[in-house]
Amino acid sequence: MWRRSPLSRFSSRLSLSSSSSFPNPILIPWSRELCAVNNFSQPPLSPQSSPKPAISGEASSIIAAAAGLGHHYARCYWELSKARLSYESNTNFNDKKQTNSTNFILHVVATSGTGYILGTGNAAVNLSGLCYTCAGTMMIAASANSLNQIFEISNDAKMKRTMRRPLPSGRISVPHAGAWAVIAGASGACLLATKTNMVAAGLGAANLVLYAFVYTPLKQLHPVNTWVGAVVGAIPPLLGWAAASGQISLNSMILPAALYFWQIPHLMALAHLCHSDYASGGYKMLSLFDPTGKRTAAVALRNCFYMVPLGFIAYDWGLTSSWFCIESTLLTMAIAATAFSFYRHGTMEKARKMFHASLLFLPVFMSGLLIHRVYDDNQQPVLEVAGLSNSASSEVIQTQRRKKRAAQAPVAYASAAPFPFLPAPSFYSP
Ligand SMILES: CC(C)=CCC/C(C)=C/CC/C(C)=C/COP(=O)(O)OP(=O)(O)O
Repeated sequence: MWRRSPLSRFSSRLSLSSSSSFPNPILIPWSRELCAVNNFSQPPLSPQSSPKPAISGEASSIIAAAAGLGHHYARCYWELSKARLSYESNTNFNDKKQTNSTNFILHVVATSGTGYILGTGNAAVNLSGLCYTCAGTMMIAASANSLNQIFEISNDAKMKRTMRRPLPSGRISVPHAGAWAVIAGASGACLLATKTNMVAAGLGAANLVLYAFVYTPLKQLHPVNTWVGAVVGAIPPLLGWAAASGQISLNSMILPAALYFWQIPHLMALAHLCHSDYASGGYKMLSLFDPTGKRTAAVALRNCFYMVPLGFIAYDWGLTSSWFCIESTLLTMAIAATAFSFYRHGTMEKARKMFHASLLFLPVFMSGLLIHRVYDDNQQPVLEVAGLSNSASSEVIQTQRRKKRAAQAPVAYASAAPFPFLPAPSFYSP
């Protein structure tokens, strides 16, 4: 078996098809990469197909081969971008393997889009701005993920979860993957710089560097990598906010903070479920130094609790209505319960439950933020006349809330004390 590029195979197929109507695919030198192309373009080569005039047979071969090539590389780019993040682990039942996956890049884009909408403040969401932000984030994240896979070929080849990725399986060459990463990253950064602003583009570029050049090597050096990875995952909503408002304010930190804390139980569960795989890959995850899972679960549980105040902060800082406090508190208590159960029992089953809870947590949390975000149509003209920016609007709401609360009798706080997420009752009429 020797390796040739799909393009050379493409040309060899052309020469074969011009000499014979039914080239025998076995004569073509295959590599794994080429097999993928051939599988896709097999039908036109089948000896069962009816004989056609030479010229049309040639044309259909060219089209089929080009389509096969396009499909093959589109799939490689898709996988290099980590469009799907999957883990495989033993279930407790009959030692069967179970594969779970999540649409990773869509998750990154969703967090950035949510950040954009929140950063829009009181103004109507600029749909083209939102699309540019999502597209730019997606391209930079695709580039970061491709670079991560280029740097981890030998590690990925040793792990069941990752050995079928395009680089370790030999479906794409390193220079080709590198070119894809450079083009995707540069296009994404240019898109953000030209269509949104330099703050967003700078955050995207800095995050790419943090992920590919700091987090990726750190995975093989020290368990602290998980915390650095959590920072990487927290940046996209900040990028989205900056793309919408042109700045980073304290308010813009709420969703990134949630993402940071959320990633710890998410990544801890993944590291525990795949600990033997991570060990074979040569990665230094906390779970490898914690066979009982107690420390891993404790870290996850602690970070779930850190998320509890976020709903109240979002309300207090004028980002959402008080409903979000209730939802966010219930949600964080639910994920904390799965972390506590993992802490108590330390089983794979409980770790998997925590992982699934973490998958559910984020979309529900972000939907809650969007549904209950404070959006006051009447306030907009006032803000515009006053020359205030969109992100300044939530600061105005926050100041108004503080003034209102300061005018309330102390008893109002006492009555609300057991339920800090509920707004304090008012004892005066304006
Ligand atoms: C805008 C921009 C640059 C966004 C980047 C978003 C991004 C790539 C977040 C990654 C978060 C993270 C630590 C994932 C795990 O990677 P891993 O390397 O541990 O996963 P693996 O084991 O599956 O390779």
